Amino acid sequence: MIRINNLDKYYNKGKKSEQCALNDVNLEFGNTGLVCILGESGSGKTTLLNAIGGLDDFSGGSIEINGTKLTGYSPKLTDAIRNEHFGYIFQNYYILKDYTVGYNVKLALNRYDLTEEEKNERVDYILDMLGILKYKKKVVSKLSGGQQQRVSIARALVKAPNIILADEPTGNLDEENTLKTMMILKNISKECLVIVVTHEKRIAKFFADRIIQVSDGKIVSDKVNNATAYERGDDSNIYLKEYEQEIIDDKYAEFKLYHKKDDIPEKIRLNFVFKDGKLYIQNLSENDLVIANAENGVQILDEERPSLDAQDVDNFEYNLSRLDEKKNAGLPFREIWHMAMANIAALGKKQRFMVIILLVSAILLSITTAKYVNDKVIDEAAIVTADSHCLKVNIENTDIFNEDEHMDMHEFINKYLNNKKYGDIICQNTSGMYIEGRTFTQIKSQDISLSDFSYIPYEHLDKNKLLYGRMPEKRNEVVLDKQLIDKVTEYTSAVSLMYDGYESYVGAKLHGSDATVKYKVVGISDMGEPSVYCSPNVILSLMENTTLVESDEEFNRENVKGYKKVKLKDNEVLIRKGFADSEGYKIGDQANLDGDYVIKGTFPDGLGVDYVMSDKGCKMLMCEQIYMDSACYSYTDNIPETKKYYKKISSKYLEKFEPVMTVPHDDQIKEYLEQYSTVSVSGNVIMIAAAVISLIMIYFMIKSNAMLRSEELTVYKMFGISNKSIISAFILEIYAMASVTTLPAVLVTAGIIKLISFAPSLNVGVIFPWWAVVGLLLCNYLVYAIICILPVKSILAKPPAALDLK
Ligand SMILES: Nc1ncnc2c1ncn2[C@@H]1O[C@H](COP(=O)(O)OP(=O)(O)OP(=O)(O)O)[C@@H](O)[C@H]1O
Repeated sequence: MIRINNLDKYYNKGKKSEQCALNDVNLEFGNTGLVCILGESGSGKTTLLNAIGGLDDFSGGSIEINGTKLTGYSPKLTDAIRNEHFGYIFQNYYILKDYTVGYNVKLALNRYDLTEEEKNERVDYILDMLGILKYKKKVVSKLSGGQQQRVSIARALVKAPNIILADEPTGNLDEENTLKTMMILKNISKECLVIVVTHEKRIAKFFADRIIQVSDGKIVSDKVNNATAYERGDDSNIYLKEYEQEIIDDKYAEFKLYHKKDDIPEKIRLNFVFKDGKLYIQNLSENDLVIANAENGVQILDEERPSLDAQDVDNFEYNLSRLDEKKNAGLPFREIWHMAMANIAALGKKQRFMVIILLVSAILLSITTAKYVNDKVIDEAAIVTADSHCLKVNIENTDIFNEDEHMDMHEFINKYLNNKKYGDIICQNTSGMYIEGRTFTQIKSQDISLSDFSYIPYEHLDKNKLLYGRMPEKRNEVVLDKQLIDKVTEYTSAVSLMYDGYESYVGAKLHGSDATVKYKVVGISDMGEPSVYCSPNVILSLMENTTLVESDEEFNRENVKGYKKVKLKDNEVLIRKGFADSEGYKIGDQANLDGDYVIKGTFPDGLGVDYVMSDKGCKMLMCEQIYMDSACYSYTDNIPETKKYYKKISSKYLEKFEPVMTVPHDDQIKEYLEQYSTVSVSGNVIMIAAAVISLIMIYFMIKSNAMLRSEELTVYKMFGISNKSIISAFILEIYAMASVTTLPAVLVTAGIIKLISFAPSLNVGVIFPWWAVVGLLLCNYLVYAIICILPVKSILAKPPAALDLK
């Protein structure tokens, strides 16, 4: 039951071109019957039908459909009513031209709980009734206008809706198919309401139960129609039974002349000439001579002109059961996939344009992301040259020649700086170290320079973080952290190629600027620090830079022949034999060291040290060195705590000197960031501009694609496909395209960036980790989905007529 009250519709309301298409229309329709709406072109028939069917908004009044009252277009409510009650046959067909006839018709059954078999049965039945079953597998665009119109009719009828709205349903059909279609509609109208807009009065007069006349947007007449017999208006054929007959019989010929009773011809004068088996006709009459044949579209039939009466319509066999609606109107994934792929195929040349935009934006976004990540992510290994546990203590404002201060500084250094409770003295590399290149017969041994790192006492090396080799046991044995090896292999000479993997560095020899003193690499650690782990006495020697000392315990571990368990007092030293001889030192002499040390004996050359001292003696020497340098580097597991502690105890010495503490590791990062923050402002602007341009390009590409296909969207929407399925198909479509454009473009660009970064000679050290690449891809896909949803949703929210139903 439809009730229309005071319905008004204005186009371009409030504008100069305002037009009133419906003016105070009041109508009521029952649940069954065939109603024809007649009227001149432009009288408002289509506008009325669109308003009833929820295809367009209206300006005033209300429409009530089976108890639900609408006072305007509301996407959700109108969609629901439309899907539940209506079947449409459009003037312009609105079928998916790139799909098959079968697909188009089956689409209307999507909302119903039917098996594939049941769906096919229904589709076949209705196509057969309309005489287009043989085209079921044909693509619609390959059919004639009339055949396409019948596809549109089949799609409206296949679901047997409550109300069928048909706008000029037979406008493109020949008489035979017009009658067949109208007979189906008439048949259906026994059980449902059929509203037909037509301009063919003969059709309306014969088939309609009620005829409504519209003029200038107003109902001018509304009458019950009593059908009279329908006489076919087929003028082209000649039905002999309608004519009088006269026979002229002769020896050589028999002529039959047919004419209408009151239409007697003038004397017909023809010359017939028979020559060489052929008959030539010369027309001497006034009338034209027309040969009745297929070429002239005229057939002469010896029968009555066919006509149609109510009985014929009643006898017409048509039977398609009504359907129960199912709730879920989504398409199965297979269908969505099919739809997406078909959409891509249908893009044709536009595909190339979209591919180019996706490729260009993927490359732009990859470069800008790489730049962003490079600015934000700090590759500590590349920047930092100091161990993160390193605290630098500078003793400032001091006068080391002042005896008082001397004593206080000694106390501060001995008691607090070098007490192991909070800090442990380490050394920052200054003079450089070299890894000896492995020697091959053909290549002279080369050294690999190792710079910018910390020397850390090996007691701070976690045994579990030893990747290869072992912990140092002797004084000149060291462990290299893999971070240093990475630096060597990445940035320095080709000699690093002589080593093959971390393990091959075990056994390598290190030496300082003085190549005679060698250190042996006994292990490779993974502490994540730029550090070499060694004996504290190596650190002492490196601080002193000349004095090579080891403790008596370390000496005992060397197992020097003839020396057993050497134990020295804190002020006693052993001196290397060769060194003593060259310098003229004798036992009992004062050693040439800072502090009071007496030479107690000698030891053979070849250990890589010049002095052996007690452990405490070594420590005293270390304190003396710190005192001379007025600075040291301290190793601590808790930098803030240690800083606090030093600050507290140093307060008592403040009048004499001031310990100033810095954290080289943090300072290096800070300095890097400061340096970068100025460089990256302009870079950031370019980066944001590139990203925005890419996104705008993609947005407009997707939007224009959706706009161009608004007809297709309208069709899907009109035939009950859920918005979710439509949007999913669009997203899937863009994802499928992205997977052959964005995905490879991002991967290739990232690969090239990484490749360039690996070539030290190019000096382009861009950090673009794989997690950022994956993140970029995920973001791309997410953004595509959002960009896809926006325009498609806005199109779906509009009344279908506002989109494409012109
Ligand atoms: N989208 C539109 N914008 C502006 N005016 C419109 C629009 N659609 C229709 N009109 C106008 O509204 C009036 C009614 O149009 P409508 O299409 O309903 O007429 P009709 O009776 O269906 O005509 P026809 O038989 O030619 O299809 C016409 O004057 C038409 O120009």
